[in-house]
Amino acid sequence: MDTDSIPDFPVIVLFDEAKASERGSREWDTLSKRVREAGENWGCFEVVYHELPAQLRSEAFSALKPLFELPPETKAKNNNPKPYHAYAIVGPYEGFGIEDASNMESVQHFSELMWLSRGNIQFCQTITALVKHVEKLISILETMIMDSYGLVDQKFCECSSLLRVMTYSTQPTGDEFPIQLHAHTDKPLLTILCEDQVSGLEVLSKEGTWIPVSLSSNSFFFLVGDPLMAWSNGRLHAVKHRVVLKGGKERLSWCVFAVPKEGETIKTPEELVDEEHPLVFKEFDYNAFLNFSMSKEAQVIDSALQVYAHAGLTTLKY
Ligand SMILES: O=C(O)CCC(=O)C(=O)O
Ligand SMILES: [Fe+2]
Repeated sequence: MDTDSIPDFPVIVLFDEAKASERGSREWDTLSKRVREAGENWGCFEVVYHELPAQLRSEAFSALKPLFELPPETKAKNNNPKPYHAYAIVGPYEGFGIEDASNMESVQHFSELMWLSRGNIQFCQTITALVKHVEKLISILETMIMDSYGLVDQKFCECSSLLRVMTYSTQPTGDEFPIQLHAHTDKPLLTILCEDQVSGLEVLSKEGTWIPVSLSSNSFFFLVGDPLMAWSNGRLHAVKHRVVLKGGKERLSWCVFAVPKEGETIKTPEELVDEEHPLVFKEFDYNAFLNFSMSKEAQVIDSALQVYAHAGLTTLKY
């Protein structure tokens, strides 16, 4: 396919003008509609967000990089029984998980495991500041989605922020570009992703084309996860994505995942159910779904279909 015919995923700028940040203004409503349409048509978009200072963004990458230099036995201390929360090294992929990453105590606990009792106060301050900004961004996007569906002052569910930081190291050999992270849909509610200059993320369009993503120095990437798709009664699209490195350079990226808290259930609001949109999913406990997605039974099901297998009311899509 020639590059001219590759469709572009949406880019949404928050906020170009002050009026757009005023909830209820015409500009806010226009942006909210764009957020919702991007979520429905693509399940992802690039979001330009100047409120998160460029300096903090680069300080965070500088603070996260040294983690990968630590001895293997230290890295292994980032242990956590919850899926996606622990250190993992699988082929070219290496990643750490920091749970509740806007909370100083939680990040301090992580830093004391990595740097012993000295901890690393600079690291803790940078990471919590970063994740607080990302939580603000998530909250704006959540409010916009709610407003555009007419669900004023509702929330998806109570979430905490899991920060995962990742590197991918395989180099291409000849014309072969090995897949570094296999195609999947995200199991948390939603994801904000950021990369340190080296691109490699690809998203699957509804037409079945893999589209490369390349972020600017003040943009982030929003991805709809399976539970958010289920909450929206299938309106928002849980987009498949993968990582393929083509430039021969190591990639460093982080994701802030909004993870529903223990005991939270995913329930479609009745306003999103009508004759044209019959209910697709029963209400389900988030952790039960997460555990299912890690089970042997789920491993043989395509990632995007696991939520249908777990909570779908019809087998139509599954
Ligand atoms: O590193 C990336 O760009 C993608 C990471 C990702 O998709 C994930 O951790 O779920
Ligand atoms: Fe992902």
